[in-house]
Amino acid sequence: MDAVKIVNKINKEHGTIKNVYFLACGGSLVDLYPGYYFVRAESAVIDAQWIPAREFALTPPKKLGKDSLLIICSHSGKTKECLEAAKTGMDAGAAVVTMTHAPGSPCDTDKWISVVYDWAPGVKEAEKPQGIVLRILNELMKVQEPGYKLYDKIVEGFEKIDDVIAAAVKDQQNAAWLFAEKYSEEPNLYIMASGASYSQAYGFAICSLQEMQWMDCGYLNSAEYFHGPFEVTDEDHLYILMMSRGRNRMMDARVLTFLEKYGKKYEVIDADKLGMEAIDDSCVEYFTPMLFYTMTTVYRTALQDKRRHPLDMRRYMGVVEY
Ligand SMILES: O=P(O)(O)OC[C@H]1O[C@](O)(CO)[C@@H](O)[C@@H]1O
Repeated sequence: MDAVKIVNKINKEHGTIKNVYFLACGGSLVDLYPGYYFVRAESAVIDAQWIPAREFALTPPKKLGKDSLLIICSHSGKTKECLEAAKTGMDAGAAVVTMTHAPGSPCDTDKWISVVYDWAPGVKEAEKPQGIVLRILNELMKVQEPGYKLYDKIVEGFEKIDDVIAAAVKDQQNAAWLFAEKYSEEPNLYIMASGASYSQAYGFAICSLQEMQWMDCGYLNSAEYFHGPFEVTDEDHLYILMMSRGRNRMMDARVLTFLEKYGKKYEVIDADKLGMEAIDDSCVEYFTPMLFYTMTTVYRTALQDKRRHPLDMRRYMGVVEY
C-alpha cells in the first residue's frame, strides 16, 4: 500500500480534508477506532467521526462533502452497509478509501480508492487495516498541517512494532492458557481498556467472545468504570483489563487499584510489561491497540481450545436470514 500516492491523489482531487469518517461494521469497525482517536487527538484542522456504516448512510452528517474523507473497511468486501456508506460518500463528492481482504469484491473497485490487504500470519502491522489507516493519516497530516510533529516517530514505530508483538505473544501465552483453564466456564465477564485501545475492549467482547465463543460479556472504557459499572465489582465478577501505555494509562491504573482492593478475579494484560517502551512515548498509544488485538487472538484461541468451541462456528451469522 502506497500511502503517499493515496494522499497525493486525495489532495489533488479534494484539496484540504476537513473531516474524516471512519465507517464499517463489527470487527472492521474496531480496526478503525484507533485512527479516529488519532485524528481527534492530534489534528488541529480535521474533525473525525467513527460511525457504524449503516448509521452513517441513514443519517449522513450535514458536513459531508468534497472536503470529507471516508475510510471504510470491509474484510469480505461485500458487506452491504459498507457499500451503502461508500455510495453515500461518493454521491456527496467526498473522497472514499476502502480497505478489503477480498480482491475483486464489490469494495475493490476503481470507483474509489481501494486498498486490498493481506491477512496471513507474518503480514506486517503496517500492511494490516490499523496500520494502513495510521500510515494514510500520518501522510495526510504531514501534507496538511505544518505544525504536525509525530511523522518520523510513527514511521519509526512501524519499524519496531512487529518484533514487539511477536515477543509479547511468547510472554503472554502461558497466562492466556491459565486464564482459559480457570475461567472457561465463567458465565459473564467484563473487558476494560481506554484511549485508542478502548477499541480492543469492544472488539474482544463483541467479536472474540460473543461472536466466536458465544460467551456473555460486556466492554467498558476504563474512564467510565467509576461512573456506575464499578458498583457490580465483587469477588465473583471477572474482569480483563488491558492496560495501555501512553497518556490514558492512568485511567487503567486507577481501575487496577480498585480491582486489587475490591475484586478477586481479574486478568491484566499490561502493555508496559510487553515491550511497548520500544515505541516512542509521543505515539505509543496509537500502536498499543495493535498489540492488544493480537493479545485478544491469543486469549480467544486458548478459550477455543479449552472449551472445544471452534472460533468459526456460528449459529446465526451467515447461517440464517437477518
Ligand atoms: O468486515 P466485513 O466483511 O464487512 O464484515 C463485518 C462482519 O465481520 C465481523 O467483523 C466478523 O465476523 C462481524 O463482526 C461483522 O458482522
